[in-house]
Amino acid sequence: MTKNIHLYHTNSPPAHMVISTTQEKSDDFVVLYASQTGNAEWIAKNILQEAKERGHNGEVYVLNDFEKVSLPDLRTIIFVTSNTGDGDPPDNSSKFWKHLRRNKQKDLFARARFTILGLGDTNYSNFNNTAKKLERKVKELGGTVFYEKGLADDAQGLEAVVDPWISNLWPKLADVCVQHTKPPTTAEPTVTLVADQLKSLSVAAKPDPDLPEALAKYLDLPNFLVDHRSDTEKAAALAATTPRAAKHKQPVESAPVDRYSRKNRRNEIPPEVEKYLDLPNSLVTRNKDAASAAALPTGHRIHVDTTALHAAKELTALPRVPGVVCRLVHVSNAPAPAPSTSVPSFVQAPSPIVYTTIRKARCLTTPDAVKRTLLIELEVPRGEEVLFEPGDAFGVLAPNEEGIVRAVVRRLGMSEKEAGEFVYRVEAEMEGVELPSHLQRAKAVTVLDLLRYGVDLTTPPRKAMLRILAEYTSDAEEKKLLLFLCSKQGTAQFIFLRDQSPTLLDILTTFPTCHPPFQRLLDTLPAHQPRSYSVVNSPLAHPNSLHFAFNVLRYTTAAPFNVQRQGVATPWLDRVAGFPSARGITQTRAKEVELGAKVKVPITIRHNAHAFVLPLDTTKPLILIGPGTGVAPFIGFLQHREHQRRIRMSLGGVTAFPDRDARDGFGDVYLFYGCRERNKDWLFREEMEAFVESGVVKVLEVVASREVATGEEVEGRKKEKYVQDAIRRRGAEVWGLVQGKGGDTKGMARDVHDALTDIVCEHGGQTREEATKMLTGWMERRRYLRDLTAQA
Ligand SMILES: Cc1cc2nc3c(=O)[nH]c(=O)nc-3n(C[C@H](O)[C@H](O)[C@H](O)COP(=O)(O)O)c2cc1C
Repeated sequence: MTKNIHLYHTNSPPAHMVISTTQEKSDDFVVLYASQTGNAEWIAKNILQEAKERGHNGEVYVLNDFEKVSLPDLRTIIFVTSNTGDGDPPDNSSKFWKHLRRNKQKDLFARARFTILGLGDTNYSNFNNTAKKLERKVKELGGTVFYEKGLADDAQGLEAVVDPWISNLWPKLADVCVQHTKPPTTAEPTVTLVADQLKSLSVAAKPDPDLPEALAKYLDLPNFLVDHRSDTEKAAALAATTPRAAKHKQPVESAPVDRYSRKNRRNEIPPEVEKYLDLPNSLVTRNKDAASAAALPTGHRIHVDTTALHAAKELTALPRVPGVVCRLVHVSNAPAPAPSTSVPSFVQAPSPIVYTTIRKARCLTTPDAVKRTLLIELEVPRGEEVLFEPGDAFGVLAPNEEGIVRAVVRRLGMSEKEAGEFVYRVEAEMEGVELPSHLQRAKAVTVLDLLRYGVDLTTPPRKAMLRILAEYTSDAEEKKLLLFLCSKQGTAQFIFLRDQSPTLLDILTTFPTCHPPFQRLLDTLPAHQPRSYSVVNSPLAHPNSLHFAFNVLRYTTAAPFNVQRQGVATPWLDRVAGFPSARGITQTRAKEVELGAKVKVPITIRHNAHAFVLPLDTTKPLILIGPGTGVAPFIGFLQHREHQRRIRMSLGGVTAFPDRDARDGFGDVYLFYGCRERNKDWLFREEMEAFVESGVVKVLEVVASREVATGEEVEGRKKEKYVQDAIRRRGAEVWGLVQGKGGDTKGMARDVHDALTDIVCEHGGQTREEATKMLTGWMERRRYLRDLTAQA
């Protein structure tokens, strides 16, 4: 890295490069972003918005739109990029990276001063690789850093780095880029707290049968906000806080609630009246809509330790309230077409959406296994072609859970008609403001479809969302708590929130006087994402279908919260596959079920841009290591190899020794697989055993972590618990394969050599030593030739 910089500075720069090294300020700047799931896009657009408020002129572009600017003329650049795959750049920057690879202009960024904000995750080994690579590349091409890069970590919460990085960006940006208007002299956003208001946050210790035992101990602590209400009380509170549409509601400071005012009258039947429903003369009869509404989920109240709030005199470092971006324009009252199984047209996918049918489902685990793993076979309709190879993945476009969608609608005070029938257009509130890319095609949508397919309802909210919600919260204590969560003083509690995985509905349930307009939520809710799965099958084996395996994501959050949570796509797939209990399958490991399903599964193919593919050279040995569902793509690899062997054998050139020929043509395969208990969750057991039987896999190592107690020994040797233990044991072979010393051809050559030695001993009456010398002499005189090129 240093070498490259040095190079540029020691060479005599051409005239225009001299200009770039002066400290002359640029007139404007650009933000260039690359984002796979929307975080970087959102942050990039917010940086631009705030920079404009601070008097800078600028523009924002996705990196693939780099041609909209002239790269060599850029003077000040702020890059914001995330990662995907294994430290790879997001898809919407692939064109830009290709351009950089082909670029011959060594001084492409010679005029530019730049900085980078990288969004990564330390759970991945290549942490923030893209940002680091980008910095190296831009420096190599002459760019100068004006502000040290920031590397945010999703595992810790992006805000921990992003917020201070952005705060410190402003003076640095002002050094290199002109502020055309004087920014309003805003002090750091601060809220001064009035001490005695805090008292009402304490909770009375009231026994609650629904309260998880682990939480009970917190009841007596004055500063721990615990929801101790029963379900009925929660439902009553929720019903009481579900007014009609809160659209266009202005921020409110504090509004006393008059329960008897016309405004606050409810259509819903309160839970306490439930028992009188349909009784003669009871005045209340069951209404279908009300009954279905009562069944909707109510959300979980989040828990916040308010000790730091009590201790604080003021709340500092609050994020600024994000600017208004989206506007919902009512297009028509005509009922939208009846809901279909198609994904609404505003949803953008990386490749055309194909509607597949579920042909078969199989449960790969036993009912008592820790995880439930399903294998689903999707059939691609006739006439549609899906080209894929082992290692590719595809995205499933599953909707958000309908119950949550409808509960959010109800909580926002919208009627079923408003949400499900009226058609809206999403447009930018102001000229010059760009809609988030996932909403740009929302020209004729219903609110229900936006909630089903447009926005993410399950990811814990960003600080900016809490900040916006605070603006629409009437109760002073609730508002203060929301502000606390996005302040410096509330940092620990904001991080603590992530352990509870709260959804939007949970937040709205926790803050009953918060009534944001729907379009304001659109400003900050992240995009709803297709969920990606690796293809399990080889197209050679099953050309018109896509098989994939997944764990059905249902879990309980960490103690003391113990809240049941579930994923989006896997429970949906589980439900639409309808497997297996409804079919009365009782085998320990469920068999395949032919479904011939009516339900369509919308998918979008994601070709593997990151080279996780089988090597073209089939003689290359493979070491495949895949615990749990991580083994799924390898099943496709092995199916592929199996079919390649069959093809090879059925072609000419395979003579009387097909097995030997197959061995010659294909490198050794070592498969290391880890599960918990072999008889419960050894996924693809039949397939793996068949691969060994047919010779596709030379060595199969299965290690079961729960069958071994830590430190347990067999014959003085520690029993293996994880795949790495087995890999270590086979270290010499693995090393041999990596060094190119292994492989069937070498094995075969050695076997032949040994056989020849045996013949020389037996029939020539020589000792082994003499036989070996003789063979070496034959080789030197080229009487004995070996073609071992396949070993490479
Ligand atoms: C499939 C996937 C792969 C990822 N790979 C990496 C990685 O290799 N290195 C890293 O630092 N972060 C990785 N991340 C983390 C993302 O960079 C991080 O979550 C970021 O906030 C996403 O921002 P975006 O929404 O703008 O794409 C990965 C995330 C996903 C979902």
